[in-house]
Amino acid sequence: RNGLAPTATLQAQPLTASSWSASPSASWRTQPPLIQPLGARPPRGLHSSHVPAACRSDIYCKGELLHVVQMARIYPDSKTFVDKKVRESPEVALKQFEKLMQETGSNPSFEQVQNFVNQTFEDGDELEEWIPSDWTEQPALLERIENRKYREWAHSLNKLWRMLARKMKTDVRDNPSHYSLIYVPHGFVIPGGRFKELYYWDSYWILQGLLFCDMHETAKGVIENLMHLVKVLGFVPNGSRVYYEERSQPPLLIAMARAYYDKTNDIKFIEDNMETLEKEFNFWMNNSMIEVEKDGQKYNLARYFFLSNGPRPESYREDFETTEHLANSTEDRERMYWELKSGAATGWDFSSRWFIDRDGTNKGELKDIKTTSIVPVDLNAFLYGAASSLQFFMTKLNQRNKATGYGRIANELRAAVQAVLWNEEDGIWYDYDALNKKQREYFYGSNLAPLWTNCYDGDKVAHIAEKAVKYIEKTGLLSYRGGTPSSLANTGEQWDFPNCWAPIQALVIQGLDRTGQEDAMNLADELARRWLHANYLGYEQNTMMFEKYDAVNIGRFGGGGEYAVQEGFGWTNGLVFELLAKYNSKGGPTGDVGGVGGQGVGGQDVSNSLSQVVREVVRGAVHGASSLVLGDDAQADKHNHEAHPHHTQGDHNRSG
Ligand SMILES: OC[C@H]1O[C@H](O[C@H]2O[C@H](CO)[C@@H](O)[C@H](O)[C@H]2O)[C@H](O)[C@@H](O)[C@@H]1O
Repeated sequence: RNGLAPTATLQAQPLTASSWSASPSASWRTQPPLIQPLGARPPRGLHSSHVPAACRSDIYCKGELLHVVQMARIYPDSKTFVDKKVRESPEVALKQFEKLMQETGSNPSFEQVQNFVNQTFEDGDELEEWIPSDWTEQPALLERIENRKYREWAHSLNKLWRMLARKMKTDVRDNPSHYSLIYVPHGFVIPGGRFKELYYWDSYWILQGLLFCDMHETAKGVIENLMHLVKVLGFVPNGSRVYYEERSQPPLLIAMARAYYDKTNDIKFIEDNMETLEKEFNFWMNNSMIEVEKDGQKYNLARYFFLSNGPRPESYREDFETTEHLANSTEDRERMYWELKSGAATGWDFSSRWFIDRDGTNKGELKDIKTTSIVPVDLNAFLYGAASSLQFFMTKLNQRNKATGYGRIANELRAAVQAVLWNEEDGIWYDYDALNKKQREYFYGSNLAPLWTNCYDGDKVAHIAEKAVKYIEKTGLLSYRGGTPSSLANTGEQWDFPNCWAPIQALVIQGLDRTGQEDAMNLADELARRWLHANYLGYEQNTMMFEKYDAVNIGRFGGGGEYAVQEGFGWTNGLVFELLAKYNSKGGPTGDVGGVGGQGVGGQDVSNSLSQVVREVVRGAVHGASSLVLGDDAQADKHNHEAHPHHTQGDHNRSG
């Protein structure tokens, strides 16, 4: 489905690693994983004619109508147009467009395009108001929250589920070509703002929030929707819109099934859906693996590899302009679109994480995007987690051979992550640049993802946890009291400094906590309090929850990127419930919690709640955002366009 399956040339590479062919699923034998040679970029011989458009729709994904409307920029946000419904039919819309082009000599004015859109399209009414039947005013968790302010806040957030819950009208199922929405049968929770459809990896944290608010049926429906998409498309797309259907997002469906099972013990649900869960896992094994050689040994690791032609329809103008310098070469331009789409699939759209400049560094700009050449730590940790959960489910279901097979895959992935991505000197995992054959020694929150899925040798947990705590210390992360920033590179991209996102906080906080080591757990405790405090402050001041926050200005929303910051917000709210469930008995705001840049976490001195080691780490950092400790010189050298200690509002195009 990602544009590779029909391309025989790309399926030709045989398997080399023994265990992949000994995989438990029959489909793997018929569909060998796509192993790219080291170097990783889509092979030069691969022509754009082998690759599909973002989808088949001549309205929403490709063609002149989309080009003319999006380049006219009649809406500030490119996504607005592709979310509209065609009034009569796609055929009528295309005829009207042809007429417009004939009448204007193919050069319509802004007003003419605007009139055409207003006459031919309308705002979709495809989503029904929906109050989940299992929503309750008083989820049990809320009463366990000791701090009054946090308890009241949690009550408000619980009400937000009703604002963000949606169900599709059956007309979307009956007349799919009139909509860009892809029909799903159950109700779901949207992220919020411009994101009025379901999203793949957002759903993981939304689901956790629903489970913690006792909404088990709604949570089950969320998983069923994603599995419905796997049945229809072969994998979970980025989101439930046709323009997302040639790319996915971080693979967390199996993690969602596991979270649901852990809460409900509903093994029947798992058994009934095992085939679909395996299908999703196989999709990644078949389409994302590359071979990486290290110290004479070959390893199979995954990267995001989603090829489809043309700009992202929902960011058409932006992508078209990013690739303007390649206007003389259709092939090079398409290749950059592949990199941009693969970048969107990472969930980190966009970030210096995917930039490889001429010197092989993460400096540069969006034009330097080379996503398909980077082996990401988090993707491989997620796939390890998926293989481990499939092993767990197969064991529960008494499917011993399959359990053994998935166990073997998990072990291979873990060994590959350790061999290729682990850096003993820095004590952390780094993304790998397959183009320059080296680790990318930069801080990204995703560097800690293996802690979140236990993707390391359990015997070494004490060593790894100690290293992780030290890594956080020497990287200077404790300077940022508004949350752990995505990166230390201040590029203006939304997944870079100073923005903090809920999923990254989850990987770091829960990853540290899951090691079970005291210092790491204390640090997790501290970071959890900071994040809750920042979210709380933001809510107190704006009565809103945001998709991203500012690491430096506690509680302020983030900025940068290609669209304005959104409020809602599904995964932010979901993680708040997860953290409140674990860290509910202590802390929370007391009295006046202070404003942006105000007093320490929970209205108390940060250091009060920390163990000796963490206390020392923090002591160097809590002097405030104006005296940041960025770690040792060597570290600073690595981040030569890193976070600026005197970051100001003007650094990013934010408005609040
Ligand atoms: O329209 C631009 C991009 O928007 C989405 O990405 C961002 O929002 C998603 C929903 O919260 C989130 O999953 C993603 O991590 C964010 O970067 C969309 O997913 C992209 O594909 C799209 O190009």
